[in-house]
Amino acid sequence: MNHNKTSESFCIHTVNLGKAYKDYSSEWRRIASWMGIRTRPIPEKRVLRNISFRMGQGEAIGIVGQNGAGKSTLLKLISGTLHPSEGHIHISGRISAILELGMGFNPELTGRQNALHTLGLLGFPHKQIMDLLPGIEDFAEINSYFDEPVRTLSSGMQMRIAFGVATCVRPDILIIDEALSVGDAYFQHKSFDRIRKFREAGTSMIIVSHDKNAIQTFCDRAILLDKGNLLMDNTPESVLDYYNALIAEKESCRPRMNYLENKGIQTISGTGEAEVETLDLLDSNGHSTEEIHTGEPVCLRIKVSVKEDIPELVIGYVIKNRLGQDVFGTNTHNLGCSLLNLRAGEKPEYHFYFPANLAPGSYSLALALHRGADHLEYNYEWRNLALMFHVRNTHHPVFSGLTWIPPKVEYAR
Ligand SMILES: Nc1ncnc2c1ncn2[C@@H]1O[C@H](COP(=O)(O)OP(=O)(O)OP(=O)(O)O)[C@@H](O)[C@H]1O
Repeated sequence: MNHNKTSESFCIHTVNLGKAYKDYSSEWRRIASWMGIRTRPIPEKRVLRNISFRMGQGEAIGIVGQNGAGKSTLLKLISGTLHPSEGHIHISGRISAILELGMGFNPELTGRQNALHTLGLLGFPHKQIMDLLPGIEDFAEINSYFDEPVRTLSSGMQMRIAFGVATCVRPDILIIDEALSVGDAYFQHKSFDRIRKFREAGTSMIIVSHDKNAIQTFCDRAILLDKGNLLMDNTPESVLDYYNALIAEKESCRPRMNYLENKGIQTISGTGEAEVETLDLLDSNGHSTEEIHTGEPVCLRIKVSVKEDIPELVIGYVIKNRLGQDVFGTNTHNLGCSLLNLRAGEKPEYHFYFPANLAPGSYSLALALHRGADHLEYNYEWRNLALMFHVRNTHHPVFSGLTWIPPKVEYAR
């Protein structure tokens, strides 16, 4: 293993990185092995294999994957907390990592003592640590709890200290494992603000998060891990869409990918018992269009072809902006208008009427046919980038933001 420094223009480069743990069948075998007592060969459990990727200076990568996929293990390998069983890691720059909650903190020491201790371990000189402590205390905003043993603090308070310590000096590479989901809304805003400033100043970032929006907002790229393998490395939108389809797949079959010219990667998954036959966005004159106007009354027309008898058909859609962020989503289950007991050969048709209260820009629509409350329960067909359209603002005053929410104004003087 190499935790080498390198002067290339990337700041992280992993080559065939892998991690295996010995799979002790009992505590006795673990102790026997530590004491050098020979027992039967101990099998290994490989939790990461052949992970190769590069991260450029200033880039932000989101790591996604199901529980146990190996995300935290990968972060620990990169931050040097764990040693790889195989492969190499090349790092360029100073890393600061916020890993699992409480990791590295001594529960008997106070927040202040832990901050002091951690910064000391990171190699900061004593004088600089004393200068940094007030800033960490201010950032954490937990008043006298800063001087209480960490074991008595809530998980949110511990995270405030951990985040304050890890970010008291801007690192070259910031690694964050799910930390942002622990705090309350105020702390999350404050942390995101700090991260944003670091990014503007050139810090590279790797974040593990189950929060799709955090990945969409902060990352240039996403990596999907599945059972210890690197399954996909692409734009956050493409990876999250594929991941979304992957977790909906109960059968062993993998979702299909279509490369759309200049429009990204389309993922299609599902059993195929019902399929979308046609999908159209109709303007206020009832004509199929790809260009609409802010506030215009439009209609989404979806024709479905039922291929096999099915007990229920729910149709859902999500409108996404150009960054892949969900702007609005709904389905016939939530709207109370799903169909039951459909026969093979039926071709139900739905019209969804709504005002296009959207800011100017380009949008895509993801569509799902399924049973139950969402497509994760039982999925007939799910496809992203099913429709692309453009919104222009020609009839309304200029406004900022994502949606057109016109106020009724009353005023006096
Ligand atoms: N010390 C260990 N000894 C043995 N197996 C381990 C050890 N640490 C992790 N594992 C196993 O490695 C696999 C990957 O774990 P890891 O925590 O990296 O997954 P993850 O993707 O971060 O999951 P989650 O989203 O649940 O945090 C899991 O199967 C886990 O049980």
